[in-house]
Amino acid sequence: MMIGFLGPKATFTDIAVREMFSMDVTVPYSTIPDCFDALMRDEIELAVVPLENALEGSVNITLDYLVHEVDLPIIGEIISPIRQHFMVHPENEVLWKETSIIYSHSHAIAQCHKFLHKELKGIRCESTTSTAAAAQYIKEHPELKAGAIANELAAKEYGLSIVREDIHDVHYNHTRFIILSKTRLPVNKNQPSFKGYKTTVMVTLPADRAGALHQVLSAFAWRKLNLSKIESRPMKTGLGNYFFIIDVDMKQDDVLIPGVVAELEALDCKVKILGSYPFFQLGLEEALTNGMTEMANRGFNG
Ligand SMILES: O=C(O)C(=O)Cc1ccccc1
Repeated sequence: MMIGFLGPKATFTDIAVREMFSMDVTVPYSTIPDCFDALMRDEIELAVVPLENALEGSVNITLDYLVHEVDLPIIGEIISPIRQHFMVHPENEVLWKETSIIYSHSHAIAQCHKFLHKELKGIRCESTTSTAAAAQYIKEHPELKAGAIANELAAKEYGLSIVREDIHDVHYNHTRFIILSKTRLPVNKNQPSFKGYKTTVMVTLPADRAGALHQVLSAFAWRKLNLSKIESRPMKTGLGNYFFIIDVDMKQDDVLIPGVVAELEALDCKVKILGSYPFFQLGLEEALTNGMTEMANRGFNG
């Protein structure tokens, strides 16, 4: 199976893919839209992209592509722990405190705000398309007094020296990655990383209706459906026009979710199910002890 991911090699997305699908061929793409486009063109069968970080919130480009640009279902979710490290070219290791520019993905920069504020105060930060893209750039530019925020695999892959470990602000730093595909895959529910199912629903409210959001939420509430996320995003049709993305803690069924959809449509809401899918929680320890191959055998591939 060909799996596209936000690259280059050694992004956090790459790590999530390796842990979940080590038996497959993986293809790095430079940007999140490139991953979506490759899947639309059938260049790959699955695409894995970051959707949400526990410290920084949603990756807006992923949400916006999902909603406005493509019609691709979410078929799975991987939740992965995130450890950020500060790294420089080995030639700059001794004088790393003289770093004059820092590169990384915008989410990674934000996740390390306290470290940057304390140890590299006032140094310019530049966003890159991924953390590994930043590490690759540092490798290619030893002449710059530059550093990258990225993971340990990226330091190894691009031959950089980690000068500060675990620089993320809060210990509980996890990211949700979504798996998109035109076809569904079999799920092995016995594997330890399988944690359950979710259904993601997009709801657009009717214009200017007092209490509409309250009515939407009560359609879920009186059916006792647990919501794990609700977020609003601009419709891009004018100021003040928003849609909602709602994650329901259950698999799509024949009764409750169709009931919610019918009730919301009767309220003049537009409703679209973006996916009903299994989710998997990976742990670094688990990946290291079991090795990548075993993880994959117990995962989608099993
Ligand atoms: O840039 C990466 O390595 C990614 O995979 C995206 C990302 C960025 C920051 C935290 C988690 C994932």
